[in-house]
Amino acid sequence: MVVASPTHQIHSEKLLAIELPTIDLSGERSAVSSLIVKACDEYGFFKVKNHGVPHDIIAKMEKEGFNFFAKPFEEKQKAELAKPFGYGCKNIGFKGDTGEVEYLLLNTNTLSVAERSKTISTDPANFSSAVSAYIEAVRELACELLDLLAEGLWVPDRSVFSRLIRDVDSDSIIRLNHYPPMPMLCQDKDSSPCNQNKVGFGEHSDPQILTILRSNDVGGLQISLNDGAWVPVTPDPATFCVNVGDLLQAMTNGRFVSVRHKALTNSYRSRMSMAYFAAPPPDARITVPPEMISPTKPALYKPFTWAEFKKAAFALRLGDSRLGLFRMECDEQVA
Ligand SMILES: C=C1C[C@]23C[C@@]1(O)CC[C@H]2[C@@]12CC[C@H](O)[C@@](C)(C(=O)O1)[C@H]2[C@@H]3C(=O)O
Ligand SMILES: O=C(O)CCC(=O)C(=O)O
Ligand SMILES: [Fe+2]
Repeated sequence: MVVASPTHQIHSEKLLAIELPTIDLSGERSAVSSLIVKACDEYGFFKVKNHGVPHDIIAKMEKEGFNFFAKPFEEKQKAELAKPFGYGCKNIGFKGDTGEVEYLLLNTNTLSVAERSKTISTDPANFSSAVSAYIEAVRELACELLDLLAEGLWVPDRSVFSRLIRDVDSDSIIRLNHYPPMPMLCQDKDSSPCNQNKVGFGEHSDPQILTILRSNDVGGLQISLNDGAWVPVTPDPATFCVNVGDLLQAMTNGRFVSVRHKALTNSYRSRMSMAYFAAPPPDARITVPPEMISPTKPALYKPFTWAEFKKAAFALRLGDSRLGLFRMECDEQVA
C-alpha cells in the first residue's frame, strides 16, 4: 500500500495530489496482467483505458441516468422498490447512514432490469435495453480484469475469479449515484477557510469482488491510504476506475486490500457515478486458490458463502469493517 509522501501534500487542503495508475488494456497481455497485480498490491484502485466498453453504450446509459435524476422527486419516488433496490434519496442501507446523494440500485439480472424499468422510465423498453447493454459490456470488462489478475498471480485456474461473475445466478448489482451541487460548509467564519465539501457517500469499502466505476467529469471520489490520508481521484470519463472489494481481499488471502473510499459533493456541478459491483451467486463459497496459502502465509479468513457475508455486511453501518468478523481468530458468531 502507498504511504503519504510529504512532498505530495497540498497543505491548505491536507490532501494528496498523486495519480492512480492508468493501465492501457490494449498492451501486451503479460505486461498488462503484471501492471494490474502491481496496482492492486500498491493501491487497491486503478484506472483502465482502451477497456473495450463501446462509447455509445456508455453514452446511452449516462443519458438514461441523467434523465431519471432530472425528474421531479415525486416521479422518482415511484421507483422506490423493495429495499435495497430501486430509488433512494439520502438514506444509504438499513442502519441509518445518510449522505447528500440520490441513487438507483438495480440487480443486474436481465429480467429484473426489464421489470424494474416499468417504474423507472416512461420508455421502459429503451431504459431496459440501455441498462442491459451497459451491464453486459461492463461484466465482460470485469471478467477480463479478473482473468488478467489470476494470470498475474500465477494461479493455474485462470477463470477462478471470473467464473463467479459469469454464473447466471451471480448477485452483481449496478448503482447510479447522483450528487447534486452543494455549497461548501463554512465552520468558523473567522479562523478556518470555507473548504469543506459535504459528504455524498460516506467512507466505506465495497463488499463484493470488484467494482467498476465511472463518473462524469466532476470530481468527488477519494480513496484512503493506509496512513489515513485521503487522495482525490481525478475524474476521467475516458477511463473506468476499478477497485478491489472485500471478497477479493478474502480470495487473495489478504494480499490485495479492499480500500476505503468516499464521495464528496461538488459546490457547483452535479456529479453522476455509475458503479457495477461484481458479485458471485449467493451460495458461492468464498475460497482462496491453494497457491496463495503457505506455511508462512496461513489462511487469514474462515470459509464463508457470499450470502453469509452479505447478511453480515447489510447488518452493519456503511463505515464498519466486515471482513474482521470472518478472520480465523475471530470467535464472533456471524452466520
Ligand atoms: C450501510 C450499508 C449500505 C450498503 C449495505 C451496508 O449495510 C454496508 C455496505 C453498503 C454498500 C457499499 C457498496 C455498494 O454501494 C452497496 C450497494 C453494497 O453492496 O454495499 C452498499 C449497500 C447499500 O447501499 O445498500
Ligand atoms: O460515487 C462515487 O464515486 C463512489 C460511489 C461508491 O463508492 C459506491 O457507490 O459504493
Ligand atoms: Fe463504494
